Amino acid sequence: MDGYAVLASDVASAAETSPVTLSVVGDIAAGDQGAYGIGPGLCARIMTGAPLPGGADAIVPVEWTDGGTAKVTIRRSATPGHYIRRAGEDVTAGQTVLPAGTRLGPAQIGMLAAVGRARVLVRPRPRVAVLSTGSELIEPGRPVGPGQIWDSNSFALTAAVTEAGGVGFRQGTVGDDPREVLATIEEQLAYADLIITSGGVSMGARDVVKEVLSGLGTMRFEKVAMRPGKPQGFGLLDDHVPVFTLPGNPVSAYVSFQVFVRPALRALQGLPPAPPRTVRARLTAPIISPDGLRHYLRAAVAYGEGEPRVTPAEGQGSHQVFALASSNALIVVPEDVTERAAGDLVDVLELS
Ligand SMILES: Nc1nc2c(c(=O)[nH]1)N[C@H]1C(S)=C(S)[C@@H](COP(=O)(O)OP(=O)(O)OC[C@H]3O[C@@H](n4cnc5c(N)ncnc54)[C@H](O)[C@@H]3O)O[C@H]1N2
Ligand code: MOO
Ligand SMILES: [Mg+2]
Repeated sequence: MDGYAVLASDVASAAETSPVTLSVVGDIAAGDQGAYGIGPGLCARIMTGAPLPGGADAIVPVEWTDGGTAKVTIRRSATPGHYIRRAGEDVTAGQTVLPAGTRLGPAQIGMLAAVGRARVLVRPRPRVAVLSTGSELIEPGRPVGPGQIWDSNSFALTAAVTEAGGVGFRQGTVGDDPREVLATIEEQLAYADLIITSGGVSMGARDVVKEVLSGLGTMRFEKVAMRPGKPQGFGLLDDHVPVFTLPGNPVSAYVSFQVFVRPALRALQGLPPAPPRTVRARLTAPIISPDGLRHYLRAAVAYGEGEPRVTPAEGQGSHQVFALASSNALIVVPEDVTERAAGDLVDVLELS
């Protein structure tokens, strides 16, 4: 506190009706090196953050005084230790301030600086190569010709990697050509901690990702009981680089990232599994859902007074990027549920 450093015993009797007057020996500002010592009947004017003068054991805030500079009159008592912060009240010498495995957020970075640590050993962010496959894909910014569409997955997934704590390296697009896919993947095996591909994992005659990757490691390609995101692949390439092969449909790829890749990126950062990000919300409109599949419906959740309310987006096709971009959440409908009415409570997974 800005005020006066005193001997508590000098001001023990101070009150509005019986003020105590002390001589002020000088000023102590924050950054001063504690030039003064005080004794009975004396005090020093002191500023918040300044070192305590020898002899003093309490601070009287300036508001309790007449603010005098040569002599000061004090109208309230203070007990020993009053408004004094002692070294070691926050952390003590030798104390572990951050256990290994702690994610360094703003408060933790402040903690390190507060104990004077200019350098610490950290686990690097995982480097993630993101590759779109598909001969129909071209880069945004170029004109689309017949049969072509702009690649959106590599952009969305690279941004999702950043959001999940990784460093995304967008590899752009490769055609549905085994040699092209193989060359890009083999190159990335040297650099990447994780590889994400999209497209080319379903049943098409040109879905080449499966055949190419199967030769490079322990891959599994499965149909997962979810919508969107049914065709999935995962494995270790070259015995050490995990790869997720996400389905090509843009909404399928994004939902698959949230469900499978995001937790993997946490693990690669040495973080424990995240607590579930689901909330219970009341439906504003009915929904239907396929039997036997876990359904992730794109939706907008709104918070106001009372329970959160959730509105399913128009356009639940796995190609409908607009509905995804207008959503902030996914309604998670369990495998055995085929419909829900307006007013029902459902689980909602918030998207950041
Ligand atoms: N006979 C079957 N056909 C399909 C099945 C099935 O079970 N049997 N599953 C369908 C489902 S569900 C999905 S999801 C897709 C996934 O297929 P692929 O992973 O092989 O993806 P592609 O065929 O390469 O592409 C699907 C679709 O998405 C478009 N796409 C792909 N990449 C991008 C991108 N980077 N940016 C924008 N759009 C992209 C692509 O043009 C296709 O339209 O398979 C179904 N078929
Ligand atoms: O799984 Mo596909 O992702 O439903 O469109
Ligand atoms: Mg396909």
